[in-house]
Amino acid sequence: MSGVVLELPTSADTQALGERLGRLLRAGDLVVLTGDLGAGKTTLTQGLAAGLGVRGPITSPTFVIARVHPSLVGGPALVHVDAYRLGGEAELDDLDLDTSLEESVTVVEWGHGLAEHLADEMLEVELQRSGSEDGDQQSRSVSLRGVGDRWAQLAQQLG
Ligand SMILES: Nc1ncnc2c1ncn2[C@@H]1O[C@H](COP(=O)(O)OP(=O)(O)OP(=O)(O)O)[C@@H](O)[C@H]1O
Ligand SMILES: [Mg+2]
Repeated sequence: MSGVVLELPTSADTQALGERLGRLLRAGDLVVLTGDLGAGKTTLTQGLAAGLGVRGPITSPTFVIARVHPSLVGGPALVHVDAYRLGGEAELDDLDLDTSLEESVTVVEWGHGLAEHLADEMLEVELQRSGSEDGDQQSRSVSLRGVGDRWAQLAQQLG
């Protein structure tokens, strides 16, 4: 287990971190995104998609729980899951993510407590509001925690 905590003063910083992370990701990677409503999970995923070079747009799914964004650069697709409305592990399993897990990058918003059983190794990203400003101007802090050998250096590389 290895981890790092970063400050993200603006939305652009959340996006930029996502982009840097996206450039490091490869097929088989699982990223679990945690954070309160509006913490910046989708913003980070948008950056990640840009860094990976996949087709957008990345939106907060309304009715669709999982979307596949194919690569525009011959790399892995991004499978973007919003687990907010899922009732539990069984419903997540019904999405058959394991069939795409190996060849794609899988990102699960609201994945904490649900997505951990999908893989032995994963990057856990937790976004939190920080600072004293109000509402949307409030900066965020992000904690990156890698589980497994794959992520041992990576969390540090992003720090
Ligand atoms: N570091 C930051 N500082 C300030 N605002 C930010 C930061 N990162 C993201 N935001 C803003 O927070 C708002 C919510 O972001 P976003 O939709 O990505 O959150 P979310 O966690 O996906 O929300 P939901 O829980 O609804 O899925 C957006 O307006 C976004 O621009
Ligand atoms: Mg979202």
